[in-house]
Amino acid sequence: MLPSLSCTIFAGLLIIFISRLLRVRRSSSLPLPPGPPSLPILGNVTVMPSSHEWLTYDKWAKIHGDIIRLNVFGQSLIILSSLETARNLLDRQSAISSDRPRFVMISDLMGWDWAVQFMSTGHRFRKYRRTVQQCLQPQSLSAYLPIVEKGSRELLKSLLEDPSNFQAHIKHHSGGMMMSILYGEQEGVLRDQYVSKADAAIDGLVEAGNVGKFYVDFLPFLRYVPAWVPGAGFQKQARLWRRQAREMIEIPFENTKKAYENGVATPSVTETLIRQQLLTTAHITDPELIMGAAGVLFVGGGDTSLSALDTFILAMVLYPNAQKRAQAEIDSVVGGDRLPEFSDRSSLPFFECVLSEVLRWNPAVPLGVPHRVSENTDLNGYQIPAGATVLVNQWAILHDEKEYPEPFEFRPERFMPPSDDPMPLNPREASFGFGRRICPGRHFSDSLLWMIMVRIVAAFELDKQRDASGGVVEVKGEYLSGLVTRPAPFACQITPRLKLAEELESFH
Ligand code: HEM
Repeated sequence: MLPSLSCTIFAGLLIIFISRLLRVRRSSSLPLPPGPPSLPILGNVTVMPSSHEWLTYDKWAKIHGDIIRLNVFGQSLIILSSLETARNLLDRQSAISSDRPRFVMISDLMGWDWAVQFMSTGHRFRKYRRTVQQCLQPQSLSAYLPIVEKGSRELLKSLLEDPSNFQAHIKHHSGGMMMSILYGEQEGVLRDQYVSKADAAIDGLVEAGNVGKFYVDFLPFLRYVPAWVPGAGFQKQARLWRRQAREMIEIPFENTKKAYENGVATPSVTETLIRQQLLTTAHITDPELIMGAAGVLFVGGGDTSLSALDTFILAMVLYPNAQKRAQAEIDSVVGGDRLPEFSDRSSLPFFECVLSEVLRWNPAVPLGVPHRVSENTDLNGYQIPAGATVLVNQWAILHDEKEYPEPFEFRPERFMPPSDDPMPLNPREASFGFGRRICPGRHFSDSLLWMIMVRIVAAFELDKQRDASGGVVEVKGEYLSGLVTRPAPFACQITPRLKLAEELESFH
């Protein structure tokens, strides 16, 4: 790092360290949670994992317990690794544990302050969260299901025509479905343009979301350092990402607004919100709220759904017996010559277990989204200081061998235990977060994922790829690191199951 920025950082660190030390000492007689040994001023910064953090946090939890504290430049980072501690703090004390830490890079510098995921609690948060929830309530969801139904067919058609690029097709079509739900039916070119703008913005978000990547998140005063100061390249980067994020939410909003004014808008989230705002006045009163709500739904739902869908394909390839059993169930109920419909869902209990196991085996958001505690509080005999950031190691909860024997194996039948055995924890209890910030898209996601997954496995055989000499291309099952994780690219052979292929051929 260059000298001028280093001096600023050092001076700032010292002030923060001393003030935090005084504050923590004064706050409670209970001990702080245990954790790995830490250095003065830097705390645990030097041992913080730079990728796949949930694995390291799980190892530390096995040594220090299910509540651990890390010291990051004097700031408390609390990791909860059991459902009980997560519920005790984030559900039962939700009034003081539902805030978000300040995402300086993302919200202040990159301008994502319209995104409810990153908003601090308060009046604005409640207004945005209410709007987002309204878009995802059961009455609204029924309007989206036909889009999911049609989009899943389009995806199957692409898989039939070009199976080797399956990950790209899943990304393209799940993004396209979300765009149609948010902005209405679009011409293919326009929809692709929206998706690629969103991809650019989300790439920036994912990079900035890497905890530890930008010091400005721990040392907020750095946001005042001008871009020309040596070492302050993050300012220039933030400006580029800010422009991309604005394009992602503004362009489709403006087009939908124009379509609405011309009387040609098709039903969508944005069209509904515009209509609601125009009920009482002649002008759209709060365009930022509409843009923010639609943007947040794309960002919240896009990568997470993609992750679960890729995990599903990976599981089907690595566990052919689970795949065969799912296909046998679908064939016996649906008949093998049409695609499953939502109305078949209650007759496919094994497939329900497949979906649950996908959510458990490799959860899309392994560490949840960080919460912030706004007041000093106690948790199971430990002091949790005001201002602490809290992460729930959802991955660890979903890999607890007491609850899920052989947790690394994909075993859907664990959710169909013999009648006198207890049912293991439903993974939905741990994978969608907690308290007032619990994922508002969880019910929609359940329908979306079910429809796409059940149709893929009904229509195709998913196997390991064979190379030119007939040898099997092994699949390692590795995962990429990030706030939202997903399988690293892998090869898969996708071949149509006979009768359904004919139905897909005739779909336009
Ligand atoms: C496999 C699918 C999904 C998973 C695993 C997932 C998981 C999560 C998690 C862990 C959180 C953070 C909760 C917390 O802070 O405690 C969250 C928040 C959120 N999710 Fe989801 N999600 C999924 C799908 C969706 C979908 C489809 C949508 C919308 C269409 C959505 C919209 C949101 C929003 C808006 C938030 C922010 C809530 C807030 O900060 O108040 N999610 N999700």
